[in-house]
Amino acid sequence: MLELKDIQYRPSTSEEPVLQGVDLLAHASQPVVIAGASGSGKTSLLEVISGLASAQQGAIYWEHKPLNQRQRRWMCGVVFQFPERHFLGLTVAQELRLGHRRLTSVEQTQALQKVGLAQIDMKQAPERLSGGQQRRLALAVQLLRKPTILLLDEPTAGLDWSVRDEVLELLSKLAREQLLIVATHEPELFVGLSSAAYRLDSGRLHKLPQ
Ligand SMILES: Nc1ncnc2c1ncn2[C@@H]1O[C@H](COP(=O)(O)OP(=O)(O)OP(=O)(O)O)[C@@H](O)[C@H]1O
Repeated sequence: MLELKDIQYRPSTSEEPVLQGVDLLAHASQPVVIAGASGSGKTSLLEVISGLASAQQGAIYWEHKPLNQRQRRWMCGVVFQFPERHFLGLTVAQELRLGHRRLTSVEQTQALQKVGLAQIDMKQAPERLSGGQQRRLALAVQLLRKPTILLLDEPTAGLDWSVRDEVLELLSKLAREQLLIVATHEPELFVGLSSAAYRLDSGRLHKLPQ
């Protein structure tokens, strides 16, 4: 169980806090969807949860034990918005090996299997994959870290409807293995996936009735 208590976060370059009094409760295997308009603080919240940013106030717990920033970095995998824009590998295999130099070909295949990409040619450039396949590859890269919590920022942004369905189906499957937290400005797409829904308004998080 992940618990956020009274989180306040103000980036050093901001005069105002971008998250205020944020409380959140998320149970493993019960995906959470955080809805919010552009600028409401969704990305900032994912950064704080994953330890990429440090809150000035409040505490974060896993199974009732407080987590520091370093522990959160280890526990979390994050797929940011438009992850395909940040692929560095020249091939799919290279992309998978970027942070995992000793990755065996069996492990590579297993990672791709988890996201339904077992059939693709690992020697091809990531940019040559379809939009849905690129999102799957970005997920595979994070899954290699075996995250306890997988955070996704706008996972369906910029995808057409058929590819969205493909990604949503994959997320439902992944939600069985780790806690999934999705930030989105189109929450209606995730109604079938979410067990708990929140809305962020100007840095304040509200739990929505399910
Ligand atoms: N490092 C920073 N310095 C100053 N202001 C920031 C910083 N990071 C975020 N903000 C501000 O905090 C607010 C929330 O930003 P954030 O990116 O978290 O929102 P968001 O809901 O993810 O928006 P979007 O969907 O457009 O990405 C915005 O007003 C943004 O300008």
